[in-house]
Amino acid sequence: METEDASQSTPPPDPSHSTPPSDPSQSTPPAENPESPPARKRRRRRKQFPEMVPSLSVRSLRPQSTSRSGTAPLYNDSMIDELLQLQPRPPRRRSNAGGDGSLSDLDVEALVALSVGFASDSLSEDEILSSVVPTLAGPIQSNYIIVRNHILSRWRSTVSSRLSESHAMESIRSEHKNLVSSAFSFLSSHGFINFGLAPAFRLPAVPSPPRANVVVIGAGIAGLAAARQLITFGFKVAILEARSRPGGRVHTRKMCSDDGSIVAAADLGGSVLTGINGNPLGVLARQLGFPLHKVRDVCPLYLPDGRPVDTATDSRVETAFNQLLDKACKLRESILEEFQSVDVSLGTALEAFRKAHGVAETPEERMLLNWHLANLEYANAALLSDLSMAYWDQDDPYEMGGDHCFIPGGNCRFVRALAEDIPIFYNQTVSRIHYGCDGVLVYTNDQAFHADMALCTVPLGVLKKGSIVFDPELPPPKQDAIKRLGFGLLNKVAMLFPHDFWGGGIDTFGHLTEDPRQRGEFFLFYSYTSVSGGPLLVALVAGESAIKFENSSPVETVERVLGVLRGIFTPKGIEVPAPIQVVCTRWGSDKFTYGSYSYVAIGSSGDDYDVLAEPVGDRVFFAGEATNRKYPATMHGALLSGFREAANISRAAKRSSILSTTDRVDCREEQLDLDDLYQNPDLSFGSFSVLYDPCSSSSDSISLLRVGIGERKTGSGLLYLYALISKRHVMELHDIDGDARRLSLLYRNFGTKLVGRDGLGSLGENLLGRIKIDFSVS
Ligand SMILES: Cc1cc2nc3c(=O)[nH]c(=O)nc-3n(C[C@H](O)[C@H](O)[C@H](O)COP(=O)(O)OP(=O)(O)OC[C@H]3O[C@@H](n4cnc5c(N)ncnc54)[C@H](O)[C@@H]3O)c2cc1C
Repeated sequence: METEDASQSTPPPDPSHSTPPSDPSQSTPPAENPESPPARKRRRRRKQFPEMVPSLSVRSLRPQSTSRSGTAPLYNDSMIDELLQLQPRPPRRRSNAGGDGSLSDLDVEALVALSVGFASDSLSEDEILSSVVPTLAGPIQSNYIIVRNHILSRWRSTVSSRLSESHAMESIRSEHKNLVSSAFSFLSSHGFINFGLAPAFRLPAVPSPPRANVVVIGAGIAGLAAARQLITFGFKVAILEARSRPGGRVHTRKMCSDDGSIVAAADLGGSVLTGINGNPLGVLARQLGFPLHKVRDVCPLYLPDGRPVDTATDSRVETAFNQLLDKACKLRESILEEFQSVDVSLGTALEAFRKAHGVAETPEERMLLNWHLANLEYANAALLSDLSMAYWDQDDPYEMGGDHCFIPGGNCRFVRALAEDIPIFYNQTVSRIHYGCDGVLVYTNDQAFHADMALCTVPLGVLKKGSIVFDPELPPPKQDAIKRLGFGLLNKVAMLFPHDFWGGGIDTFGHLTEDPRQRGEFFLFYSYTSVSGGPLLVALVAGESAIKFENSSPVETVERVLGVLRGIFTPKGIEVPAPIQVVCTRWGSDKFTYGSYSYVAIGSSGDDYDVLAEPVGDRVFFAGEATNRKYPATMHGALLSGFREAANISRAAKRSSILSTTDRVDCREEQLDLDDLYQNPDLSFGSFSVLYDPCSSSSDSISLLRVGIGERKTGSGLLYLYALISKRHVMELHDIDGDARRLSLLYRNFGTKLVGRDGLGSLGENLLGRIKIDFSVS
């Protein structure tokens, strides 16, 4: 068994892994409890939209669905976006109302717009910034909204084809031509239409010269989405990625038996498409022809002794849990009204109400309540004691409607498709971003990259840790937001078994524990049998348990999780085999994320997401899930943030007329003379001058030494010779007197020979490149 992105591993698995795989069609029937409890996996407490929300666009929680059938439903095109089913095809003249009470075309199109995050009666902030209408409010704005909704719906009905402006015009009266142009341009540039991975959206060749050069830091979903859009817009782009793979927190791991007969794809990070209506990942799935598997509602819960939870108790406690959340919600409304900015933890509020109302007093009820609390900690990747009561669910109004779905084969399928044809430099850990009016210099472990702009998509955990130095420092409000916003933890244990002993008819089952401090440990199991290609179970570890899990031994973990599974299945006469392969995640110790996803911590609010998203000086831009106020902590939120920043970069490039300053996003193109560089050396003594490596302050870093050999000796002006030596050696040379003694130390003690300009080799040329860029930017 293995830990992901960590070095621990354990002895080979049990010999029982040679058991042949079971035929899924003959697998053990669904674990008992025929009267499965109602849908319970509330991702978060959900507020209603203030206006016109059809029930079909309101969604529940992370692992939720509406299907109660025992068979695995696969999505097809017609099921993907239920709203669109209501829309008559082909598009025809706008009708204002269905006389029979049915929805009119306009209503349906408004709902489609709502499902992708537009308000029904006002412009979005980005639309206002883009000046889509000459005057705000009034009839022009209303007409614009109708036109925008129509274009959006039209493209959403045929997402694999490119919609042209003239096609968009077809069903709009010609007097609104300007509005069509405006809406079409806004929707295209902001990634609402004509985006994705269908052949029609293949990447174009970058024009020469490009509009500008952009270095994107991080090849997660946000970075990949932004890079694709930017290339489409005519920018030259390079992605610098610290890992040796793309995808970041979306990571599908292939698990298999030694003989390769049992194989499964395990999503160790982002897994569920949470709400498919309006979801841009649903659009990509449609374009790529990926089927979607709807996560089924059936989720039996088991007591520690393996008995199923009594259905009546189950629904009673679930109702009580929701009432506690309602009370916390009312309390915060009155607190916010009165004091504006007072905040406490959601955990404190819930516990106070629980005590006051005598909720969950029997041991079984208490365990059930703790299970719901663990589920809430999972959804937020946070301890309830850290979550802001005031704003923890600030994103609820924007939740994507529709079912929650898996992609059979795992989300790496999206990553692979998104990364295709994008220039990505792997194993490039960015340590410093230097920016100024001439552009940006992005330093990695061994190179420096010069570009017009940089887009930073690293996780909030990396920003919190200060792994990247910004030079000059980020503005104080941004630094404060980085500190305030929470970045929490969720871990997983992925287990490949010889066969599916839990039954293929369910996607989830839960386990209750007596110890409240362990409530998050293996509280929920996801069965991936129907989508991963093999008998795969993934156990979730949330809350306090997720933190402890970072340091627990994998062997012990496997024993504990098998103990839980045996507790559930052995009393039913079902033998739990030893797993073939186990992978444990350690997202908290992973130095390229330091956690799982963002949450609103006490004292923070939705505003902090916006502050994190703000660009700095039209040079450094920010994307990633933690910059998306409406859809944080999700894969689609990351994707949309990438689209958003591509649009912002494009707008900024236009605004400040930033033109491409270098033909390649690479330092080696700089055309500076060595004499220019040595006019201001970092150190000079006698005939020696030194230029340090601008990317490193270590005393072992290599410097470029130049020694001037006097006119007297050569008889024809100064001759310069060069050497690459460590900074430490530079200091030793500096500390002794006289050039002759220095040269002797150099040759005899350091064994360094002076060479001509052409003899510096690739190490020297790389160093020179970094120095030149630093020189040109500062
Ligand atoms: C365990 C877990 C479960 C989840 N479950 C779900 C789910 O079911 N549904 C859902 O929608 N979302 C889920 N998420 C959240 C979702 O995966 C993320 O929101 C999304 O993938 C974030 O994408 P991103 O591009 O913002 O960041 P990332 O994917 O983290 O990409 C950032 C990239 O930057 C790179 N990087 C970091 N530091 C540096 C550096 N110094 N230099 C260069 N590169 C660097 C990283 O290696 C990474 O590739 C889950 C996440 C986790 C961890």
